[in-house]
Amino acid sequence: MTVSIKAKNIVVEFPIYDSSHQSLKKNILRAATGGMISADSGGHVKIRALDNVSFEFKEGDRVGIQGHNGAGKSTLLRVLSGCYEPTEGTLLTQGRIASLLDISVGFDGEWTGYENIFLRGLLMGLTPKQIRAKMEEIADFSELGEYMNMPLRTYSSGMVMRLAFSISTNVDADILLMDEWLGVGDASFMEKAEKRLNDIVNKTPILVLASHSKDLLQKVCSKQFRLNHGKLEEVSHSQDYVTHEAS
Ligand SMILES: Nc1ncnc2c1ncn2[C@@H]1O[C@H](COP(=O)(O)OP(=O)(O)OP(=O)(O)O)[C@@H](O)[C@H]1O
Repeated sequence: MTVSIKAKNIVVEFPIYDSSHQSLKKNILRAATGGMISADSGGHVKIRALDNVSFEFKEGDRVGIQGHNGAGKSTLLRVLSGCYEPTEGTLLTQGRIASLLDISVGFDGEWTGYENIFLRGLLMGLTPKQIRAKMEEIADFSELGEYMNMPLRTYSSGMVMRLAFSISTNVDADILLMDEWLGVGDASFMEKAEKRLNDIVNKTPILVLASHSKDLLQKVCSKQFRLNHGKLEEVSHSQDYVTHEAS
């Protein structure tokens, strides 16, 4: 199987039900940040977060996405992860997707660390047998020891992050989606987390990483794109990173 992502004319719009603005009637408004805000003749407001986005990513691509606040980076990654459906356009992905977005969302505070590994594993599409096979390795990596048998509500936020990171980075995926480079845990955990991230980034056929850091994108990515009010454009290698303010 060839790993790939093909997107054609993708649009994502969010209808805003609790806002109507007379001055917006039939107008499209481009705010300094964020996607385009528009209103139909009835004054119903919507935000266009992605505006006719097309691209093709293939095996070996290390894709960096830059863009101002509200440019559509997280929306794009959520569409790729299957979390959002495009309002228009087509998206074809081939390969197993792992997303390191919102990694601590979806845990249950009443459940133990082990039970949460199970829950998260199922959500990530693993079978119970596959989860059991990975259980001890995940627990060991988190270094949570006896806490693995305690309910998650007894954990500090750093401990929850350790567990979330240990689970999310323990899947073999073909496509890895990341919203910023993850920094988790205290100094000693951070060091091994960084090493693990580097390992998966190197071995995953397609990486899509959104970041505000020019240095990080230059270091990690082979191609760069910029989102500007929901529109995607490729940044050529010779082009310098241009911030929204400067563009
Ligand atoms: N659930 C939602 N409901 C309504 N509007 C949304 C929603 N999620 C995102 N938006 C809007 O879509 C646009 C793109 O947001 P998105 O979070 O994708 O931007 P971003 O590039 O990731 O921004 P940042 O760098 O600030 O994290 C923004 O205008 C935002 O207001």
